[in-house]
Amino acid sequence: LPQHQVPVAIGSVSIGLVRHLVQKRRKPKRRNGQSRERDEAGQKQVTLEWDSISCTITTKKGGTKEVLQDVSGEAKPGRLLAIMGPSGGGKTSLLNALAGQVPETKGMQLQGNVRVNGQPRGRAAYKQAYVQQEDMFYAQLTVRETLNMAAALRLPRSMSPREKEAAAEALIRRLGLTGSADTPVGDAKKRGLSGGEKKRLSIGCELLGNPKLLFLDEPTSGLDSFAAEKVMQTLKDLAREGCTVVCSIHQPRSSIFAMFDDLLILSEGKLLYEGSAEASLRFFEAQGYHVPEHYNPAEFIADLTAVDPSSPDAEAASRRTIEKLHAAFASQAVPRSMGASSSSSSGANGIPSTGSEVQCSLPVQAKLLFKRSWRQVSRDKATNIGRAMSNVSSAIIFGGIFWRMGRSQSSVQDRMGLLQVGAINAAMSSLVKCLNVFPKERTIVQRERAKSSYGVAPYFLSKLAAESPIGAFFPLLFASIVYPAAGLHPKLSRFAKFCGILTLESFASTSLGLAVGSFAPSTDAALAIGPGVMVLFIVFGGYYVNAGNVPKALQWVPSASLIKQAFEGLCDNEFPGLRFDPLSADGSGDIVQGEQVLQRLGFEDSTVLKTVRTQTRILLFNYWATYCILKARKPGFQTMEPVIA
Ligand SMILES: Nc1ncnc2c1ncn2[C@@H]1O[C@H](COP(=O)(O)OP(=O)(O)OP(=O)(O)O)[C@@H](O)[C@H]1O
Repeated sequence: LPQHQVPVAIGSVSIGLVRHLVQKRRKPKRRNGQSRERDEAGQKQVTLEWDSISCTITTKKGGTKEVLQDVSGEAKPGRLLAIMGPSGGGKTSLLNALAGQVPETKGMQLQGNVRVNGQPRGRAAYKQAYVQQEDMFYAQLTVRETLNMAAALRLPRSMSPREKEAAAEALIRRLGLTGSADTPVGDAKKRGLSGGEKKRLSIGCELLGNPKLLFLDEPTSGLDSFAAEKVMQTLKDLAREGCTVVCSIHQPRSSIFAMFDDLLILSEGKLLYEGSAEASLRFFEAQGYHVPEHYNPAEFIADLTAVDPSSPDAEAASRRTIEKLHAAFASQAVPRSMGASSSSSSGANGIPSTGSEVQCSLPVQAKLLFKRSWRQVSRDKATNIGRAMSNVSSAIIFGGIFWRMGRSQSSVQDRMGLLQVGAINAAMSSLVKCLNVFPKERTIVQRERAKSSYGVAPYFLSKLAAESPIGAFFPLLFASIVYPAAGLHPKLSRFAKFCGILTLESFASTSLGLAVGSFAPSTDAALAIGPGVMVLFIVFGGYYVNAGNVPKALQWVPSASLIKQAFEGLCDNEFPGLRFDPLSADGSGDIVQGEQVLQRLGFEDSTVLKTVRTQTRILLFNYWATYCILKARKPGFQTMEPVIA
């Protein structure tokens, strides 16, 4: 070394030595598989161990499918464990089993032993979080608003609002989201965050509360290689900070593979390898499978462990390879049996007891959820402009067709036709809008409820309160164009009632959309069921089938038909007091008085008030059904039966 650099070199060596000693002191002291180490914030770290995990599903035809077969392993603090294997190998099933979040499935048997820091999972006090594969957010909220909302709802009551906001801000910085903190999340209609940013936001939402055990299902799926690497770097950093990170991953690029500390390989539910990622290639080499030079080891493993369906011979050969690797690993692995008594999950379905209480009072939940719903509906310009344009164009078309109807005999039929299509238009536009949006929102709500962020009642009431003003605007817009254009009853009070009936019908139709959307398994299913029900309501809407001719067995349909109630109310509002021009001088056989129209339709005993009451009952019934379905649909998890050693 040149003489002037000697002091610098001595300085560097001494700093390195000090660092080395400090790191040595920080190394975990482990006793009987238990980690007693705490991270820099003094929080207890988590060692997760599992053995004999099996999952079998009995099919409807009586056959069985082994999703997981006797899988054992360990995830350690400060290390990133990747669960790899071919598609259908059982990665997500194992991750769910370790997180205690295997969805309840009929005919499924789930067995195994899971311990946290040497304690049965249900008894250990620790915090875990699970980042699902699909990122789901309110599209109109920004990154900052999303994290603030999650912090306000989920962080403990003991923290002040300012502390919660500070926690959200710290996460924004830590996840490298500062540049996009005020960008809305976005959706298919309006672009917002990139895929990688969305994934980091998902991770951020789960990191609130500082979990020490983090599960992630395919965190890089759908991301380009740069975004995937950034996400994995975030996970690696979390692991370095003392978190135990477990993620499933399909086929990572080599730079991501190099980030893994530990690896667990599954194929066909069988364990092919579990241990250090570095040693995995030596294991395959020992079995006679060498990674070619300059080849991505992850791709090599994926090809080696997949069943090749291209031909019967190829399939048989690949299955033999899987069996060979499974047997080879089983023969060299140290048995990891913890015994049933120690592993039985005493918590509900084995899910950790921490974080299972709603943290905010009911009024605070309602206030926060109202704010969120209001932001979502009021900022959704694409949907609102679309709805406004559709209502204006329908009103212009109907206004043009039924332009200034006058009082001729033919105008009687025209009036009935306009009132019927007006009722159908208001109902259909509200229903379709709701069916398009609600099933997705329901999935977000179910996820948040699984984390006990809030109750159904505050969510549902604040949603209704936030959406009502905007929901009322569209039928009013339609009514205020079509009413004067068509020349309906020329009294202001009748116009006001016309607007009221259409608005109430629009709300009733939205409530039907909520009820259908709350039980339909997907948006597509909801869009198939909802309009089908509406067609039935249109047929019995009072115009096509006379109220007096409905068969007895089907008399409940007109009572439930929101179209019929709206049409009847609109007729009760329009016809009384109107006089029509007779064709002949004596007027015989003609409809001269509006009341005669009501008689012909079978509405002679009806009043606007009566139809409003029935419509309100339909609305309340649908709200009640939605509430009950949402409440009943809290996701249930499969119980893991302990395995006796
Ligand atoms: N509830 C269930 N009912 C029926 N079969 C199931 C169920 N859960 C999992 N399986 C089956 O178990 C196997 C493993 O599924 P799993 O989702 O765990 O695989 P994976 O490795 O995560 O696949 P991918 O990489 O494609 O997501 C698959 O064949 C799947 O069809």
